[in-house]
This record gives sequence, structure tokens and C-alpha cells, in this order.
Amino acid sequence: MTTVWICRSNFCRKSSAFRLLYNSQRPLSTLRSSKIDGGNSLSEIAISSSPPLSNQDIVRRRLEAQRGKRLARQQSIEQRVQRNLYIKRLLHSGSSSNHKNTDQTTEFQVPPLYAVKVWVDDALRSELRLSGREKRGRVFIETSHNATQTLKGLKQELHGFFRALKKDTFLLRATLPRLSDDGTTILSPETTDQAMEGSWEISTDNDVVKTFRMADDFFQNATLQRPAIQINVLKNPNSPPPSPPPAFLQDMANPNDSATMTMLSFYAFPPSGIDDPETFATDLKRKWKPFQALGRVYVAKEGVNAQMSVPTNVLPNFIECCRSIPQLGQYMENDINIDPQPISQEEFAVAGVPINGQPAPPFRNLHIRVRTQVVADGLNKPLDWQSAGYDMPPLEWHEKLKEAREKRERDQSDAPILLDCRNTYETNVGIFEGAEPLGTDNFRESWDVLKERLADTPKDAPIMTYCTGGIRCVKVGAYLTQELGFTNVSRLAGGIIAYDRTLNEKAQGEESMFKGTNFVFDGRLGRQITDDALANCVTCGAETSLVSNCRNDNCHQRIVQCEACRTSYQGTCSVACKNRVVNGAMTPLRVRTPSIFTPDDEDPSTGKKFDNLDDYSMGHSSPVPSVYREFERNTKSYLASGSHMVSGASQGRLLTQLASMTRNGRILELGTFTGYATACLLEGARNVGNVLHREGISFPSTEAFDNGGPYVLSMERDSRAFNLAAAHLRVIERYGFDGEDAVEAACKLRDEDEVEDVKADVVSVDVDNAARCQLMRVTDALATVEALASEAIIGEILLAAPFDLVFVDADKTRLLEYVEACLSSDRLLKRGGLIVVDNVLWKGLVLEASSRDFKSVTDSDVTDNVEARKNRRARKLATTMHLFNSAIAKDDRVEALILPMRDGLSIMRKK
Ligand SMILES: C[S@@+](CC[C@H](N)C(=O)[O-])C[C@H]1O[C@@H](n2cnc3c(N)ncnc32)[C@H](O)[C@@H]1O
Repeated sequence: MTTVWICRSNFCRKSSAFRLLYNSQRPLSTLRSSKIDGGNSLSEIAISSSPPLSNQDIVRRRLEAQRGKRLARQQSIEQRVQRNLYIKRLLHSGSSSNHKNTDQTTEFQVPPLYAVKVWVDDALRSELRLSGREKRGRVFIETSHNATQTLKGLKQELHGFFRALKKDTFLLRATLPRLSDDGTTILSPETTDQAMEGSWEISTDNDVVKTFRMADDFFQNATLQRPAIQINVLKNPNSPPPSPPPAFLQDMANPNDSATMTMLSFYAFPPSGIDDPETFATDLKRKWKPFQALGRVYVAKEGVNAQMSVPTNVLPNFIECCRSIPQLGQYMENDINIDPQPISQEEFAVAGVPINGQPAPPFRNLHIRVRTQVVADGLNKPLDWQSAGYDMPPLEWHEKLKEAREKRERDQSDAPILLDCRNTYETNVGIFEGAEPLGTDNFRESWDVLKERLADTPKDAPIMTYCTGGIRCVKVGAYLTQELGFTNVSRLAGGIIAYDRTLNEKAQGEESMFKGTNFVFDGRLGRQITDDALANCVTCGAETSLVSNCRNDNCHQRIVQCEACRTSYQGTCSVACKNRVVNGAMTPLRVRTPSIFTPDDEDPSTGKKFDNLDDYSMGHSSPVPSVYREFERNTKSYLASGSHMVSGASQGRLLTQLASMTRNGRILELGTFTGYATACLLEGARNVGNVLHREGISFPSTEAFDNGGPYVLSMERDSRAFNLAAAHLRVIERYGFDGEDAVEAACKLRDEDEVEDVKADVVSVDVDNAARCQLMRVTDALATVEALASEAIIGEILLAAPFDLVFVDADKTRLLEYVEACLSSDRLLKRGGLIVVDNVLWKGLVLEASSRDFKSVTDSDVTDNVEARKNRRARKLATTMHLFNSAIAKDDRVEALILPMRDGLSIMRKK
């Protein structure tokens, strides 16, 4: 057992060997209790528990036991499906040999299989509303599985894949497969008649045995890779009529025909919570699918929080659907907050703040995420959300604020305390008259602020709180009443959104007591309520309330910027970011030099217009394989907040070039993220592999890769990023870097369900038999790299030959340590090898860091805490980068060059 390595590297703590040891050492007591949780009979439970059980306990335990069994059944189906998918993938990715494939990560041997082509007939398809994937497909059944022996086993196996099939609603018939002319491929039937031709019924165990025997016989005389059979699933004429669609779907309009979208939000804290958030989220997804709703929804044990947009023509059905869900229904506090002004589809498409200069809608997809809390509060103990003060209707709130205004004007001291419980970036652009902002950067900071602010306030003083949609004030109300003991707490029902709507609907002509813009959590970022401009433009200082995110992906900070500056700064927060967006690291003036081309800068060779030198350079370089664009899009859709970290086209091409120039194509990347740069490096390693091929060195023998063949090892600690990176590399393994199939497969990954939750800590892929890539999930890349520098094997990774190139793109504060590991160990990086480090110019701020002159971003310039904190962080990192660059420039173990491309790349050659 490799215990030494287990201790040295954090990664190893997660290794399966460790898990095995850990599990085998679990104390007996925990094993026993988990057995009871797993669902035992009542008698066993009764024996193991000494005090007599109440009826309630017995019922509860029985329900738990049933739930345990149900889950176990679901899990077993899920495992079978996963196994089937896994086998399918292996068969696709591997050679065409029969039954011989092995997966390098798990050494899983593909067992002998029957390929069963399943075809569901039209009547059943429409009755069950089967999705594309469920209409037809291929199921692999192991030859030794009981599905090849019994009807029950076979039905269960089919059900795993075709989940919509309900017991007793279908019959099975089998036919021998139809083959292509060369006899190697099974053809799908085109019509029902074709599918039924020569078919026989499968209604008994004997029929099942006969069916698979026929498959064996057919296989003897065919050139197929494995025995195959086609099973037709037909509607059972004796099955009970299908249950009618739920009332909320009856006579529903087609959401595609809706001319407008309606924005809405709601939250619910059901008193008994949500038992199983995962299942609940899956149910919501299924129930809401027909409405084509978009948005962001959080589900947790404590409740649900939703911000959505729904096609207006199906809005009543959607509302009915939500009300019919027990956990929402009566518990959606203040019902559903609906924006009274639907947005036309055309406006909707551009209603969000542009992303990368491209128009964006408020929401692009429907994301239903399971979280520990729907609003992360950071409280030590949960409070009772049902008891959170008085939920004050908007009109009453309005009157109270008018009274308070009069009291303030008369200098009366008994005006209520009005607390704005949102964060500073929200209160900066809009606030109720007379309100005090809490001045928090995030909601978790509220408790200390409240405690301090209200320390001397009498317990019966009137306190009024509000937030955007009301949900945060449920928590604030609970805290004020239950933890601080205040007795006269009220909160604005439905928040600013409901106030604005109610005033428009029921009190038109009344002056809004809310001034400015309501910050919202969708792509629009702000919804203007009054013309008041409360904040100052980040670039010119003019008064404004317009919110956006800086267009420079490397910065992306939230900014307030006036309309004029938004145009002149091209959506960026500063001249530096604008330069970066316009021209990368180059000067924008060059774009304006007199053109040798047509007056409007059109390149006659391509007929294309280039706005900046980056585009021009890329436009005159070899085309970037199209799959990379999809990788970027997938990253934006999964990990939007980190999508600026992706290397991108120009840097990616440089990495491919550098990797292609290495002698052996052995590359280490630290910080995989979603695998963009990994793929670029792998492309380079593949190029090296192809050259070696031509020189007569052959692959793919495992030893060749391990002993010095083209190989990319990339490390990442974030599991979500790791999953997507693994999916991206699988696409490349299967379809290569270019071509429609690769693009299509990469596109499909935007359907969240297609990205597998990878359990293994190492994922291996081979490309064109010319290069191998291994992704490694680690807890800390630096610890693992230091271990690799001294050991030849870490977990499943064998490092028999050093790397030619190391791309350092993980945590930016420890760059010197990463470089030191490479320089001090020839086992890790060979002499003459390259180290590439990203972001060494840190948004251009290293210039100021070098002169210790941060005048442009001093704290006094920004009154906003968030901005100040971001500036501090940026300055700190810029200083770190500057110190790093200075140290490298003096280090005579390397020759270094900083390329002012993108965020700055330092390229070092180890002497
Ligand atoms: C800038 S991104 C990498 C981008 C990627 N190389 C590309 O070009 O597409 C940095 C990544 O490093 C990961 N990371 C940061 N610190 C790490 C550490 N100590 N160990 C492993 N991964 C780390 C982060 O989770 C993040 O995904």
C-alpha cells in the first residue's frame, strides 16, 4: 500500500485506497446505525431500541424505512443506467474490438454484451410524451444478466433507460436487427411496419430466453461486433387509459407563440421544510419544463427562492402549477411577485446588461440549484422563519413612510427606524426615503451591524425593514424578534418589487417613496423606479443610477456608470480596461492609423471588418478549431462567475504553439478550470505525437506515454470545473478538435444533465493515439506538484519522464512557490524546459505597483465599501505580481520574457 504518498499529497487523501482503508475502519456502532437507517423491519427496530416507541415514532420509522427502500431502488436503477452509459462510452471511444475494452482510470473490463436496439411505437411515444432521447436507443445487457433470462429482469432493464414507461402499459415484441449493406451496422426501422416485420412476442420468461438465443444464432452468421436484437415496445391495448394531463396544463397555449415574457419572483419557507431538496429540484424541473420558463431558482431544506421569466401566454398555467405544489402553494409568502409590464420578446433578448458587448437577456436558461440555504445567512443556529415580525402590505408601508416623513419634518423623534437590509452596491443606486442602509458587502455581515446599530434601542421601538423581494427580511425579522427581542418589527411584504407594482396598480399618481433604481438579480441588474440618480458614475463622477459589469472579462466588477461613459468607455470601468477590450495589450491608436484598405477598414482579402488588433491578428492566423468556442460557451453557462478565467482564443493558440514546439510534448498545467487551456496544450502535444509517429516512434502503448511520450497532466481542485473539463476532454477524445460532430457534442453539454458528476479523481483520455491527457482532482496543486517533484508516483499518476512545459495558472498568490518547485527539481521540469505563468500584468496595475503609486484607485476615491475592498484586493495582487516579476527578472536560473498579451504572460526558460 502506497502510504508514503498518501501522507505527502492532499490529493491522496481522496484516493480510493484511502477511502477503502477509511471505510474498513468505521466503528461498528456506525455500521449498525446505518443499517437501521437503511430501512429495517419494525421488529428489528423495536428490539434495538429500549424505550417503547410511540405510534408516531413507529409511523415515522416506517415511512423512513419505505423511503430508504425507494431510494435504494432508485439508486440501483441509476447505477445500472450509469453503468450502461459508461459501457456505451467505452465502446464508442475505444477500438472496435469485441468485449475487450478496458478503461485506464478504473481498469474496468467491458463484459460480454448484447446490444439491444429499442424502438418505442408511435402510439406509446405520444401518450407518454417521450423525449427525443427516450423514443429510441441502445441498451447493453450483459450476457450473464437476468434480463436475458426473465421477463421481469428485461422489463426492469428497459425501464432504467426508458423511464417514462409505466408498468403494464406496454408489451414487448422482438425482431432480428436489420443490417446495413456491408453487414456491420444495425439500421433503425423507418416505419412501424418495418419494425414489426418478422417480430415475435415476448410475454414469458421462455420468450426472453428464446429471444437472446436468436440473437446468438444471428451473431454466428453476421459480421457484427456483438450479438444484437431489436426490441419493439408497444402500447398495451388493455392498459388503463392514460391519466389526463394535470389541470394546469390543460388547454395551455404554446409558450413558443408568446409575444412577451413576464418577470416574476417568489419565495417560500414551508413550515416543515423540504425533505429531499434534490428530488424536489428534479420535480420542479420536470413540472416547469412545458412552460419554457427561464431563471434562477434555489432549493434548500429551508425552502425555495426563485427569480424567473415566463412566457406571458402560459403565465396563468404556471401560477396554477406553482400553487398546486404543496411545498409552494400557500407558503409562497405574498404569492408570486409579478412584474406588471411584460417585456416583448425583442426587448427581452436585449434587456440584460450586454455581455462582452453582445446583447443579453435577463435570463438565458432555467437553473434550479440545490443549496444548503436559499439565502446564505451565516447564522450559528437556524431560527424559526415562520415568526419574523409583521409582513406589512405595500400600501400600508407607503402610508407609514409618508407619516414618518412628516414626523421628520416636524423633528419628532418617534419616527420608526427604517432599515434597508440590502448590500451597499444595491442601496447606492436606490433607497426608500429616510432609510438607513446597513452598509454590508454581503448578507452574512447583517447580524453584527444590526446588533451594534440597535444596541441602545428600546425593545418596543418600531422597526421597519425591507429588501428587494422580501426574502432577506424574513431572516432579518426572525433575528430581530427571536435573537434581539424586538417586539414591534415589520417588513415590507414582497419587498421593493411588490411596493413598486402595488403603487403602479393601486395608487397611481402617488409619489414613490422609493427613489432611484431597484437593483435586481437578473441580467438587467437594475430596474429604474424613479428618475433620481443617487450614485456617481465610476468614470466621470456624474450622477447616475445605471448599473453594469465591466466589459473587460478579467475585471468584470459591478459598476455604476452613466449612459455617455458606458458608450465612450465601451462598457468598461476605466481606460485600462477599455484598452484591454479594444486592443488587448496594444495601443488603440494603431487601429486609427491610416488604412491601406478601404476607408472603413475592410480587409479586401477576407471582406471582413476588424475593430481592433486582437481581432485582426486572430483573423489573420490559422483558424481556431470551432470546438473551443463551445467550451467557452459551456463555461459561461455553468460557471458564469469564473468564465473570465478561460485562456481564450489568442492565448490558447499561443499555448498550442508552445506545446507543439516542445521536444516530447510533455506538459503540466496547474489550474485546469474547465479545460480550455488543457485542450489547447493537448492539441500541441498531439502535434508532437504526430511528428514522432512520422519519425517512426509509435504509440499508443501505455509505456510509451508514461516513459516520455506526449502527455498533458492538468490539476484542478474545484469539482464542478473538473466535471466540465472531463466532459470537454471526452468530446475531444471521441470527435477530435474540429468538425461538426465535435461542436455538436460540445454543444450538448449545455444541457446540464449531460455533464457527468465524475467520481474518479483521475480522468484519462487519449487523442488520435498520439497523446494522452490526465486530469487530476487535487486539494492543492502546489502540494501535489511538490510531491511529484520528489516522488515518481502520486496516487495513480506515474511520472517516469520530466515535463517540457509547465503552465502555471492556479492560485496567483503562490506563483514563486510553483516556479521554485519546477526550478529545483529536474524530475519535474527538464533543463531547457519552459514555465509559462499567466496574469503577470494584473489588469495593468503592476505599473502602478512598481512605482508604489496607486493614485488612480485610492480608497478615498471610492465611498463604496465593495469598491474599496475590490481595489484593495486588486492592488494587493498587483503588488504580488510585481514582486514575482521582479524576483524572476533577477533569477539567473531562468531566461524570462513577459509578453504583454491579454493579462500578461511570463515565459521562462529553465537554463
Ligand atoms: C485561472 S483558472 C485556470 C484557467 C485555465 N488554465 C484556462 O486557461 O482555461 C484557475 C483555476 O485554478 C484552480 N485553482 C486555484 N488554486 C488551486 C490550487 N491550489 N490547487 C488546484 N487548483 C487550484 C481554480 O479552481 C481555477 O479553476
